[in-house]
Amino acid sequence: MAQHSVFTLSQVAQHKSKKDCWLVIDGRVLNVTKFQEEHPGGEEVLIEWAGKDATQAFKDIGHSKSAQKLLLKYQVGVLKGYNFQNDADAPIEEPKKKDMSAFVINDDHMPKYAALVEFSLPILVAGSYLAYRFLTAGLLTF
Ligand code: HEM
Repeated sequence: MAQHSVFTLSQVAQHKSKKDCWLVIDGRVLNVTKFQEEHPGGEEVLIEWAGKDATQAFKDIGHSKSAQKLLLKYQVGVLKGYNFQNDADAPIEEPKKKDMSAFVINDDHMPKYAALVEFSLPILVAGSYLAYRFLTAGLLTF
């Protein structure tokens, strides 16, 4: 799990200008200074919420899933004392182990020896053919 700095709300409140704009959403401390101009909802709303907990405002808009994922890109830390209630809310940037296991299970359907057979079968066939040609050529000569 990625390590994050822990900030209090009063520390976040020190970053409330256009040139240094932080806010909190779902316990994540976000530095949105560089995102202001890109924000489809305009920079004004971000400045309005700068230095504050904008969770409710963010949710009220009904931001899309991709907007929610975008939050991770701007995360610089977590809010002190915030209780991440479930895994989905936890500040994790890498895929969860549970998600990964789905891929591992799919791999397990193919036994390891099957991969070896799959690899060596063409070599065996080619080798047998060459041996056959070699032996039959020898027989024809004599
Ligand atoms: C880092 C924080 C934020 C990110 C990454 C973000 C991202 C986005 C994105 C991607 C959209 C386009 C629509 C969508 O995909 O949902 C959007 C629209 C919008 N956002 Fe944000 N947003 C953030 C914070 C906020 C905050 C704090 C407010 C405050 C109210 C806000 C207000 C809006 C509004 C008004 C729209 C336009 C909605 C519309 O046109 O229907 N956003 N935002």
